[in-house]
Amino acid sequence: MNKKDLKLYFVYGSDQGDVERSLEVIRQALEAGITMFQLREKGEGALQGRALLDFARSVRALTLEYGVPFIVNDDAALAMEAGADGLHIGQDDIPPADLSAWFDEKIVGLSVGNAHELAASDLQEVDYIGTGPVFATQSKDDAGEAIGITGLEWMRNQVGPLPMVAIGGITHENYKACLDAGADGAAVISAIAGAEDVGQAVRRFLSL
Ligand SMILES: Cc1ncc(COP(=O)(O)OP(=O)(O)O)c(N)n1
Ligand SMILES: Cc1ncsc1CCOP(=O)(O)O
Ligand SMILES: [Mg+2]
Repeated sequence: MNKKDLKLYFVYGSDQGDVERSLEVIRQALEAGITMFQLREKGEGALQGRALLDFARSVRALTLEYGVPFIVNDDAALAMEAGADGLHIGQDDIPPADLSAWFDEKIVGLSVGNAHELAASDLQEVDYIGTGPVFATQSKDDAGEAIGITGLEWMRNQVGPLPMVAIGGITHENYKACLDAGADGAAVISAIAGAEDVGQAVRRFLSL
């Protein structure tokens, strides 16, 4: 993968199952220039089964239209069925080494937030790491303690040139500090999805 793809990585789901609204949000974010997209279908109202696959395929079509890599969170089978460009997994998800051969040519991202998780991770198997939560977040109940900018800097020193994206509480105010700390970009949910004008929120990140 190209580490430039991590510059502004939008992470989003179907927003309480409202597929039409969600596709519109994703289109606006793509139009404004997000560099990577992750489908993260979690929480109340999450789509299941056929409805989830249809949604993922619609997202696949949209991301192809804009030439932006499409990553599925957690669900390897969904990533394959939707023809995604890759999969993001956490420490409690399927281990990267257990993924099927289909993923050999795909992008595999792993959450690595601290020294303990780093020690437990085989980084040979992954294309990038998602590091955080850098700051407090409302978007993940079990995100754990924020590592701050110093935690991000520490991780950069540990992993050398491996592509690394900052995640958790990233806003327009702290995005630049994450880049300065060595992140190749930021993965963002609420500062984009919760914005009144999604396109403007994306463009503002990209101007920083
Ligand atoms: C880019 C990126 N980084 C980290 C995560 C978090 O993954 P995980 O720890 O598995 O938690 P869930 O997102 O599955 O709740 C991510 N999704 N994306
Ligand atoms: C999925 C995830 N993993 C660590 S923090 C987080 C949530 C990030 O969301 P937000 O950008 O709204 O803080
Ligand atoms: Mg996960």
